[in-house]
Amino acid sequence: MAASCRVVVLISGNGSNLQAIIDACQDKQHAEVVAVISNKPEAYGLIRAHHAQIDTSCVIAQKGEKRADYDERLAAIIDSYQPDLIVLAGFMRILSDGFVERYLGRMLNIHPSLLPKFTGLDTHQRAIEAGETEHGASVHFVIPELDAGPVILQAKVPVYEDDTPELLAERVHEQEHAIYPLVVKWFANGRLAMKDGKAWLDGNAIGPMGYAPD
Ligand SMILES: Nc1nc2c(c(=O)[nH]1)N[C@@H](CN(C=O)c1ccc(C(=O)N[C@@H](CCC(=O)O)C(=O)O)cc1)CN2
Ligand SMILES: NCC(=O)N[C@@H]1O[C@H](COP(=O)([O-])[O-])[C@@H](O)[C@H]1O
Repeated sequence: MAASCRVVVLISGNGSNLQAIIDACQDKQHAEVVAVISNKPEAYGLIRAHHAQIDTSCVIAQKGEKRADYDERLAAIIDSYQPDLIVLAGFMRILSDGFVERYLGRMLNIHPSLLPKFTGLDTHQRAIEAGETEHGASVHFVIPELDAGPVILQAKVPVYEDDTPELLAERVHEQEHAIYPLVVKWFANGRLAMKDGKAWLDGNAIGPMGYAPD
């Protein structure tokens, strides 16, 4: 049996997307989460990894530390696991150009909006304030420009009149937990790649709003 794809997951918080990916990779058939690394020691996702008997590390930014120096330390830990894929799952640090280029084409992120709408932070609040009737999540390859990497797959949810950011976040999370493990499996099975600044699935370029089945 071909060795499964070695996945390192970076987190900063609760880790519900991490949990969805761990659960989907239980059989280690396609992919195996070999390490979980957080920049926050209090991240509950570290507990989730421990329960799943997955190695954990915490890389805490030092006061006044340059972003690139922090990223060097982070990369050294990541590389010690010889990963095929790096998955950002609620990892709340902007990564330096050098770090991103090191993993270009094999680093994914999930963003809580229908990119290119609402890059950055506080997306649910902003979508409600903007009067959006739909919102969602996007899985994309990571490039140096923040939240601008080629979109692979999106999931949409309705926005209701009386929605709060918390209610909307809950609805988006449900969809995130469905699409992120699917994209990880696509990559692990060699179906997904990034080339010429685009995402490709089964040799076909994916459009700007992500994969849309015929
Ligand atoms: N170079 C890149 N780095 C990261 C990307 C990316 O596409 N290119 N995606 C982000 C994930 N992300 C949204 O999906 C995101 C994470 C963090 C921030 C941010 O402003 N972080 C602040 C600190 C915020 C905090 O501590 O609460 C910072 O790093 O100064 C924006 C978007 C992951 N990195
Ligand atoms: N800009 C990055 C960002 O905001 N990512 C978002 O953080 C949450 C992490 O939840 P989780 O820790 O439960 O997976 C997710 O909703 C993800 O889309």
